[in-house]
Formats: sequence, structure tokens, C-alpha cells
Amino acid sequence: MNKMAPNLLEIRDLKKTFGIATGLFSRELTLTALQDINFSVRQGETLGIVGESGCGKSTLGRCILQLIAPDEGQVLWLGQDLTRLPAEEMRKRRADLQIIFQDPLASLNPRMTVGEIIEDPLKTLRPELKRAERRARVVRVMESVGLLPEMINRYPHEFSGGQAQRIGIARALITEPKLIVCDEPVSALDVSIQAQILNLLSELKDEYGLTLIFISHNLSVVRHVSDRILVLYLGRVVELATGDEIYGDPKHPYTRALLTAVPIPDPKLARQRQIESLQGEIPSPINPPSGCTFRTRCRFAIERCAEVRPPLEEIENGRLVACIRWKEVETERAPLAQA
Ligand SMILES: Nc1ncnc2c1ncn2[C@@H]1O[C@H](COP(=O)(O)OP(=O)(O)OP(=O)(O)O)[C@@H](O)[C@H]1O
Repeated sequence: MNKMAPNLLEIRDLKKTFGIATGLFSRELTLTALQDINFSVRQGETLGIVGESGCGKSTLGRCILQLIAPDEGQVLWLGQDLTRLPAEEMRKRRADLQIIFQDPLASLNPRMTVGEIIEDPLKTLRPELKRAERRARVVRVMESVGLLPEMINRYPHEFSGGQAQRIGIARALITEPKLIVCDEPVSALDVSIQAQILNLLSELKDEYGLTLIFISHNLSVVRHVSDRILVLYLGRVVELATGDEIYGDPKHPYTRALLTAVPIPDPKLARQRQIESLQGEIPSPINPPSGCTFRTRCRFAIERCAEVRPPLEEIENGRLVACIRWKEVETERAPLAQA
């Protein structure tokens, strides 16, 4: 990835809430799914987004693509705010921004053939193309994702999960997008197939000059594909750093805890990680803890963590951490390693 490449996407002060009907006197509660989200994605970069289930990953992906409207904030695409774009203008932009979903079979229309599924986005997004040209593109893109052209008239149920995901990828690629949001693209697949799909995405990224946003709850999955990784907790960014920094020297206690799930060969480090592993359940986003929302599960928390919301601070060279104790965490963890 070229570190001097321009920003393709910039997210500024994004906020998304959902109204939840309780049934109790028809009261509506507010669930804050995302808040104070700021980051950018450079052209050609793969940005990983990680966090536990419910931390807001999919909501963020959908807000970026304008599949749902954020309450506040900007989604700047090459400087243009997509949240303010009239529907017709956004429709034209859709060819540039595509998505791949977690459950490949559920996301494919069972009554359409593979060829029709892959071709479908072209009909609305590239109406100037003639039928023969559309078909030629479908065949080209099928070959790129490793599907045989003779499969073009088959139906989704005839395919395995891995092949179905190749169809999903082909459908995303057909409009020649600049950015693809991959929302847990391998979580529903057998472990043996996951690596094939991850390798395919890396190859396609180079072949098509793509920029990727790669969403996963699993840090070991994003590790191999991401240039930088953004860690979300209860709808807020808690750490943003390069893949090497996150894996080699995680700063935020939440990132450290997430890493406990990633197997490592060094027994001393493995013991340290076990000590720091995640305790308890993620709190409700309807009523999040005061101050640092991670403090209720953080073994480094002190009283002040309940009083102040930690700002997302640059601690070195573009590396961002939201923890008032990140420096102490560094020293406090050392004796534990020998415990
Ligand atoms: N349409 C909706 N209405 C109400 N609440 C929602 C809606 N969509 C998401 N949420 C809530 O917003 C929060 C973030 O959800 P989101 O699906 O973005 O998380 P996630 O990190 O992608 O989790 P998962 O990996 O389980 O999909 C959750 O508390 C979820 O229950």
C-alpha cells in the first residue's frame, strides 16, 4: 500500500442511533450503535474493522455505503459528502462502492441463475451497456473469481458455501468498483475454505486496483489481509494502527483482550494473554457505562476511567488510542508476564 496515496474515503464525526420500542408504556429507548467515528481510508488500502458481535461493525459498513442513513456526520467520498447526495446522484455512485455479505447463499436470489445474479447490478448501474457486452463482462468476472463460465446457467443452491461466496464477489466486482466493503466474508465458511477466499480477495485487490474495508469479529482473519486495523468497542473507535502494531504491540486493553483469542506459540506470552482475556458480557449500547465504556471489563481500570471519556489520541505516527492509561498498561503488564 502506498502511504502517500490520497484518501478515497473519510468518515467524520459519524453517529448512528436506533429507536427501540420497549412495549412498556410504548416508551422508545435510544440505542447508540456508533458515535464519534473518525477515520480515513487511502486508495489501495485494506482497512480491517474488528470488534465483538454488536460493537457496530455492520452498521458502520452500511452507513458508509448509504444503505442506512447516519444521524450525524459525513461520509466523504473523494471529498464529496455521500450523506448529502440526492438519491439519483447516489445511485450513480453505487457502481463505485460495493459490498460482500457474510452469508453467501442467503444473499443470492435462489430463483436467478448465476449469470443473472452477477449481471443484475449492471442493468441498473450501467444501463448504457448492451446485453452482449454485459454477458461478456459476466464471463470475464466469473473467470477472475475462479468460477467456470459453463456454470453461468446454474442456480445458487447447486453451489457450496465457498463457491457461493465467489458468486457474491463476482456480483460486487461486475460494476468495477473502487471500494468493496467485505462484511464478515468468510465467517460462514469452513475453515479450509476461508484461506482460499481470503487469498482470492487479495489477488482481486491487486488485479482490479481495489480498496477494501474488511469487517470481522476475528482478529486472526483480518491479520493477513489488512494494512491498518480499526478496533471498535460499543460503537466507538478504541484503537487504530497498522496490522503489525496491533499484533506486535497492542496498546488498548480491549485490543489486548481481543488478541487473547488468537493462538500464539510463545508460552510466556500465551500466559500473559490468558490473564488479560475478556471477562463478562459486552454492556448494552442502550445504557453504556460512563467515562470509558470498556472500563467495566478492563483489568487496568481505575476510578478516573468512570469519570472521563478517553479521547482518541495520536500516540505516535498516525497511531490512535483511546485510553487514559495506555502508558501505565505498558508497565503494569510486565510483572504479570512472570507471575
Ligand atoms: N435495525 C436495527 N434496529 C435496532 N438496533 C439495531 C439495528 N441494527 C443494529 N442494531 C444494534 O446496533 C448495535 C450494533 O449492531 P451491528 O450489527 O452493527 O454490530 P456488529 O458488530 O456488526 O455485530 P455482528 O457481528 O453480530 O453483526 C447492536 O446493539 C445491534 O443490536
